[in-house]
Order: sequence, then C-alpha cells, then structure tokens
Amino acid sequence: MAFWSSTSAFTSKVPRKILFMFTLSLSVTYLFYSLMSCYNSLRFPLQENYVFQGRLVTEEATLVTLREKLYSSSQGIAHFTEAERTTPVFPLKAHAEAEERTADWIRTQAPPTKAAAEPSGAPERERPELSTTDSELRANCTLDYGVKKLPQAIIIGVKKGGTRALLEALRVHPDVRAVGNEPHFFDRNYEKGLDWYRDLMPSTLEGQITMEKTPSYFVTNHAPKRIHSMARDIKLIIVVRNPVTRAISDYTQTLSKRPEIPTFEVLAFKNRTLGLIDASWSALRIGIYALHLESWMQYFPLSQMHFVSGERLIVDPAGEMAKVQDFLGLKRIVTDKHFYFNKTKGFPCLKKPEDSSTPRCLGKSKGRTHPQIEPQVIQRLHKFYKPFNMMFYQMTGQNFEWELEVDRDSRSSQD
Ligand SMILES: Nc1ncnc2c1ncn2[C@@H]1O[C@H](COP(=O)(O)OS(=O)(=O)O)[C@@H](OP(=O)(O)O)[C@H]1O
Repeated sequence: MAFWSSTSAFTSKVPRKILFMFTLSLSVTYLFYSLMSCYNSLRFPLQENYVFQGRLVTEEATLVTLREKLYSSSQGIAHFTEAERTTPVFPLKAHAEAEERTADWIRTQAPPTKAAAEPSGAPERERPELSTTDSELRANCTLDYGVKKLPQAIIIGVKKGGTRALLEALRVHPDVRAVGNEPHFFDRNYEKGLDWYRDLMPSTLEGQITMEKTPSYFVTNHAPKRIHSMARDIKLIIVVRNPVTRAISDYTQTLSKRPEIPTFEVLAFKNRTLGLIDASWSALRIGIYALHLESWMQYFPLSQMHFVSGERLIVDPAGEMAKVQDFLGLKRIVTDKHFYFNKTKGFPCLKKPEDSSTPRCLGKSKGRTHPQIEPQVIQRLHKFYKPFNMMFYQMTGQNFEWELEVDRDSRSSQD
C-alpha cells in the first residue's frame, strides 16, 4: 500500500510528458541492444551474397585470368615443354583422377584410420602433426578470462611451410591468444556457423589478438570470400617455402602414414618420358603459390597480407618474428632471447613456450628426414615452378630466392 501511494504521489509530481519521454528512451535503448546482439547472426547468412566491386567473383575465373597471363608471357612459357604449353595447368579430369588415386591407396591398401572413422564434427586437430606443445597445452589449461572473439589474424598457409613453428612462437607473445588445433572452419566446417567458430577461440582481454592457423585455407577456393565476409579487415599470414622442398615435405608426411604409396618420382609425372609434370597432384599443386594468391587478391589488398619465409623462419626465427609482430601491430616482444638452436632436433626451439617455463621443440612430425629424390626430378620441378615463383615474387614484391637453392643444388650435383 505504502509503495503504491508513494508511486502515485511521484507520478502526480512528475509531468506526464517527462514520464512518456523516459519510457520511450528506455524502449529505444532496449531495441538498440537487441539489434546489436543479433548483428553477428544476421551478418552470417548475408555474406553468401557478397559481391566484389559490383561483380560476382568466381575463383575459377580469376585462375583462368592468371593462367592466361602465365601462358601468354614469353618468359612464362620458356620453361614449359610443348605438352605443358598446350595442357591446362589444372585439367579437372586429371585432378580428379590424381585425387582418386590417392583415395584408392587409402581405400584398398590401408586400414581405415581413426581420423577417417571419426565424425567430422570436431575441428581438425593436427593429429598426425601433433606436437607435445599441443597436447601439453590442453593438460595445462588455465582459467579463461575475457571474451571469445572471432580471429583478427589467421595463418592461412601454406601446408608444410612452417606454420606450426610460427604459431607457437607467436603464442609466446602476451598479446596473442591462439587456438592450438586447426579449426578448418572455412574449408570443412563452414556450415557450422560463426558462433561455432567463435566458441573454439580462447578468450581474450582488451588489446589481445585472437588467432588461428589452418594451412589448407590458402588453397581452398571459397576461403577468400568467406573470410572476407567475416572480417574484411582481417590480417592474413602466409608462410611460404621453396615449393619443391615443400612438395617433398608433404609427400614425406603422406609416406609416414601410408608407406605403400608410389615413389615421389612416380607421382610427380604424368609422363616421365615427356617430362610432363602432374600439376594436379596436390603435393605439387599447393606450391603454385601465384595461382592461389590470385584468388586472395580478389578480396584482400596486399597490405593485409604478410608473407613469412619458411627458410628464414628456421635460420633467423627472431628476424622473421620481428616482421610478423610489426605486421600485427604488436610490440616486438618475441626476440632472439626466446629461441635457441637445438642441435639434436636441427631446428630452433622455444626457450619458454606459452604454457610452460621449460624449453621445447616441436614434435617428431616437424623436421622429418626427407627421402632422397632423384636430382633430375628435382631439377625438372625447379624448372616447372620457376615461372610461377617469378610471378609470385612480382605479386608480393618479395624475392624468396628459391632459385639460389637450385644453383647450389646443381653445383653440388656436378661436384
Ligand atoms: N622450429 C622448427 N621446428 C621444426 N620444424 C620447423 C621449425 N621451423 C620450421 N619448421 C618446418 O616446418 C615444417 C612443417 O610445416 P608446418 O608446421 O606448416 O606443417 S603442417 O602443414 O602444419 O603439417 C617442417 O617441415 P619438414 O622439415 O619437412 O618436416 C619444418 O621444416
């Protein structure tokens, strides 16, 4: 009773107009916050309709453009055999056949792996590549303060480039928080939605950057458009490595899981006698960086991309880290003090990883011994990649000097 009498006394004292305005402003504020919270879920379905500069860009069209450029430039074709000149780089049928061959070894010769048997619901862990860093990280999980955000930077590639080493080094930085697994959101789990993706991320405090790495994004047709729809100002990091060594590393990884596969030399050629390279074999296709980069450049300016040299990441990790931290707008905190060269491992290792105070190298799956590949095959591959590498240097404005390695290789094979 006392309450009612006091409120009616209050309303009689306050003019009705003011009360009305007060109620109206409350409603508007409520409406505003409701809309804000819906924004993320609204944005997601709309992204499918994204049109770049007034036209729908298809990756196929952009690849064709680049392919035409490559084949019409006299420099480009100079290093191709006659057959290669007249054969498209990615004949779809050949590609499907090569992938089918791979699937066949898996189906007919090897028992189904645990990974293949598992439902694809969970994000892909780097299962075969899992280093101690990952598993121990999970065991040492600390309380997660802050809020989960979509990544502001992604290491999008390339497979076997040195992406794990880079991510682990970045995680040492107090302003970087990264998911340890490879979420494979933009290639395999996209239908799960942005909320699912966000939920995978670690929580961040104000000023911290959320990151992830999935090296297959770089060669996924839909990835540039999808990532652009999520965040057009995102920063993209690509670790590149001599495509020939990268291919051998990729093959070594497959071989470690499927020892029965044909030799590298067999897989690399469509026709060995003609010297015709099988560019549809994924181990070789991934290394045609210029073609893949073309797709990304339809959506992102170069200023939003940073290219890390996989080779320099091994010989000068601190130098590469300085550039990465600058690109991410971070203080240069990860420096040479954080690395030491481990002779047994043959690679730089971290003195103090993110989750531990004890030094740690990456796991056994990083830095595998590569099989010996016939020198003529390596030479042929260098020749195959040269025009693509040249175009890649031109596009990025960076010379990765992979051709110097060829000179060194050919000198040592003459010795
Ligand atoms: N510090 C350090 N320790 C170990 N390995 C290092 C390091 N820095 C770069 N690398 C090179 O990283 C290669 C593996 O690349 P990724 O991590 O991108 O592989 S994956 O795509 O995630 O499977 C791996 O390739 P391989 O040597 O062929 O195994 C290494 O050469």
